[in-house]
This record gives sequence, structure tokens and C-alpha cells, in this order.
Amino acid sequence: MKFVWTLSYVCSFLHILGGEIFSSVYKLSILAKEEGKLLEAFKKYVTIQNNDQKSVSFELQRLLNDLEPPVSQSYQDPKYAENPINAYHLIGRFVYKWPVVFAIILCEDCELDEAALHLNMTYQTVNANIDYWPDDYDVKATAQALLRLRIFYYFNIDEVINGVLFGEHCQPLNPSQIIKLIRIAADSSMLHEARLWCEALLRKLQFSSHLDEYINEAAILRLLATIFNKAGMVGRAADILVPLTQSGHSEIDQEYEFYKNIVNETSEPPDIPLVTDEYDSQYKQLCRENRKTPQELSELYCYLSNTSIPYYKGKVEIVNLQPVIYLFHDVISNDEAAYFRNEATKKFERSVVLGDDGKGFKTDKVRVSQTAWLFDNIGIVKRATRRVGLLTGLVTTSSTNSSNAEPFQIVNYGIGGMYNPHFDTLNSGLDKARPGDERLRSVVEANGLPELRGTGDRIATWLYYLNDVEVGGATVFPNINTRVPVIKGAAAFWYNLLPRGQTDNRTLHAGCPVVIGSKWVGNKWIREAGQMFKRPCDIHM
Ligand SMILES: O=C(O)CCC(=O)C(=O)O
Ligand SMILES: [Fe+2]
Repeated sequence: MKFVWTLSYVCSFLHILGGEIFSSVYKLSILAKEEGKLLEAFKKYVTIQNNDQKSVSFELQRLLNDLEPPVSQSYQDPKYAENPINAYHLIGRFVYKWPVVFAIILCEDCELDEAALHLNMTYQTVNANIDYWPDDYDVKATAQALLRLRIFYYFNIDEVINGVLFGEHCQPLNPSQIIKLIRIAADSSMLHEARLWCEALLRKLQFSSHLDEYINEAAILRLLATIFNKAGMVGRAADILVPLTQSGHSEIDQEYEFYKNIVNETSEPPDIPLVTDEYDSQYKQLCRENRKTPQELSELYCYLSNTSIPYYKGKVEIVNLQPVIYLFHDVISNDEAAYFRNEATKKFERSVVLGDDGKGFKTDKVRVSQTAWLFDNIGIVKRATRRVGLLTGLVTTSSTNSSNAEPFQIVNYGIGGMYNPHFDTLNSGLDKARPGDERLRSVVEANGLPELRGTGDRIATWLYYLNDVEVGGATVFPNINTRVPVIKGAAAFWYNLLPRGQTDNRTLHAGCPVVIGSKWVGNKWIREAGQMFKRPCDIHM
């Protein structure tokens, strides 16, 4: 037991240091790969025990039977962790299954034979390779991400339970995982979602032989009743229990009487409200589909743009007219994108947003991803920066004294990872109590980028798409009904500031939740300083 205690202690300590798995699909893929090593070592242990005619406990054998099929699948499929349902399984195994295996085999008072020592060594290696062992926090965050994905994309819960998400196969969810999801939904004020999952589980149980002491129809109906009770629908909670009281479930009588006694029909809401106000509906709709009319679409166009190098042209697609949102195609090669992604993984940190008081930064559920800054001191990065300058006509040079653009900010999104609607400008007026200068200073100081001092606000954004995403993850502009799809090798570009220097409110934008895939982007924020010839100030505009 000491082992398990130590493990969870280490996990919670790392948490304070900011460790977490769910906020990067890349990190999850590492976890999936490393899990294969654990399985091999575990199998080897069991084989040696059997060969030596030592007994293997029933519990260990059961754990091996449970772990072998999914881990073999996960290990062989490099895209396994890119599906959020698989990710929920994967994290669950690391939190609930592997610690039990280790606790049994590596228990403190046990004598460790060679096979156990080998397993221990593998555990140490894996632990070092994954940086951080997932914990309950990751399970909860992953469950919340799944719930959020349903709120955004309305996937079919029955299909997901049976292992199909948007037509893609994944591991089916078992009743205890669904119950966990329901409890987390109910505790996270997502009562409508809790109810839907509960009802889906009831449907599932009708066709399943899975009945145990804890997960059966009566238990789920009781859970459903608590959800209605929580939503203030006590009468409905009592009604749900009626069939149980009539079929001899006397243990439910007390609960039933409790609900019955507090029923107040007049003040009961008619139904559980949807989780609507948390996300702007235009944002959600755009995440699902392009919403421009055929007429609006017919006004959009493409062209080859000139640059200061005569033979170098940009392939430009205009995805919105006013303000212009550009999509440049084929502006980063596969090798360059791979280099960016790989370099970034060496310096990942959980993405942050500006703090409420305008000072400093904080992590927040509105931005679920990992971030790294790449500087122009690397040739390949410098060339990409120069290309941004060529294609946009803006000055993107950087030096140790003063830079016209920020270094690349590389982002890998997590499970259901997204970035809620925001402005990229620092003086965005979102925080009226504090002058924007405070924000500018925060960015400079928190990122250790003194060369950006005095270079003004983020006049424009260049957003590289560093790989394709299977489902979800579009960049959307809710105020101008615009959706930019993720296309590997392309980059979105727009001006954040009006010529008079204020934030253009039309540029409010968001990274939609990623459903399936690992989304990587590279931001290049271009500063006001030095752009007077390409984008002169105009106090009237
Ligand atoms: O990921 C996206 O599509 C948008 C990212 C973004 O807006 C940002 O990082 O500021
Ligand atoms: Fe942004």
C-alpha cells in the first residue's frame, strides 16, 4: 500500500508544479506508447511466475485479462489517444488499474524476485518518460471534456457508449465509466448532460447482461432521481422511484418518502435546462458548420499574391470580406511543421490566459492546451518568420533589443481542447478597470521578452496550422459568422487592430473543441511598431 500512497503523493506534488496529461493529446500519445512497455513487463512477470509454478492471484490474472486487449490495441495504433473516448480509457487505466498491479506485485513487504524487479524497473523508466503519472484530476478533466464535446457537437450518446464517435470506432464505455461520467456531470452543474447519459445507460442495460450489485436498473434510477432533485424537480424524482417501490425494492422507500414530502408542485421547473449560457450559441454553431449563405460564399475568392521576391507568390483564399480574414495555403512544409511540433514538445507548458486583474497569467478551462515559444535563433524558425513578413508585407524581424513580432507560440490542444472566444490584442478593452499598458507589461515580463517592450499591441495574427484534425478544431469568428477550417500547411491571417489603434471587435475568435485528432497551431503575433508603411495609422478608421 505504501507504494500506492507514494505514487499518489508524488502525483499531487507534481500537480502543484503544473503537471497534467489531459491538456495535450501529444502527451497522451506518449502515455499510450509507454503503456505497451508496462503490459509487456506485466505479461513477462505472469509467465515467469507460471513457469516457476508460483501462484498468481486471481486478482492479478483478472487485471491482466482486463488490460491486455485495450493496451495491445492502444500500443499498436498511433492514433489511439486522438480519440477522446480512448483517452478516457487510457487515463482510467493509469489511475485505477496500473497502481493496483504495482501495489500487488511490488508491495513493500514482498520479496521481489527477478520478474518483479524487471517490472519495477520498467515502471521507473515509464514514469520518467511520461514526466507525470495521471491522477483523478485528469480523469475529471477528461470526463468534463467529453461532456463539453457533446454540448458542442451533439454526438449520439448511445453510439459512443457502444464505441462509435462520429463514425470512428473506439473502445466502448462500460457502465462504471458511464456512472463516473454522470457523477462528474452532476457535480459540474451539467445536469442536463447527466440526465442524458443516465437515460442512455438505462437503455444500454436493457440489452446487456452486465448486472452487478452496484450497477443495475434500480441504482441508475436512483441516480437519475438525484439528478432531477438537484435540478429542483423533486416531484419528478419521486415519480422515477414509483416503479421501484411497487416492485418490492423496500430499500428505496425512505428515499421515495423523502422526495414525496418535499414536493411543491407549483415551484417545480418544467424540465432541466440545457447548458446554454456557458458558450455563445453562434460560436457553437460555427464550430459545427460553415454558416455563410450561398450568396456570401459566392463573394469570396482566391488569388496569387505578390511578395517582394518576384518568383515567390502567396496562394491566398479570402474567407471573409469585412474585415478581411485571409487563409494562406502551403506556407509551411510537412518537414518544417514536424520540426516545429517536435521542438515545442521539449518546452511544453500548460497554456495560460491573462489574469482577471490584468496582471500576470492563470490556467483556465477556457484554454485547454500546452504551449511553447520558439525563437528566431533557430534557422528553420527564422525562415518561417521571414516568410510571414514576405506574405503579409509586415515587418516581422526580431533582435535582442527590439522586435516587431513575437516568437512563434506553438500550441498542442488537449482532449476536447479549445480556446474560447477571445481577442488576441492585449489592450482589448475586456478589462476596463486597468489600462492596457498593464497587460502589455504582463506579457513582456511573464514571458521574459524584454525586446517587445515599447512595441505596441498585437496589430495582426498569423496562425499556422501544423497538422490536420479529423473532427472539430476549426477557428471561428462568431461576430462575423466566419469559420476557418484546419488545413495542414496553411495559415490564417487577420488584423486585430483598427487603423486608429483600437481592437477590432469583429476579430473576436475561438479555437473550437477538438473532437478527434491532435491539433497543433503556431501563432505569430505581429506588433504595431514598424508597420507604419504597410498599415498606417488613421484616427478616423
Ligand atoms: O487554435 C485556434 O484555432 C485559435 C488559436 C488562437 O486563437 C490563439 O492561440 O490565440
Ligand atoms: Fe487567438
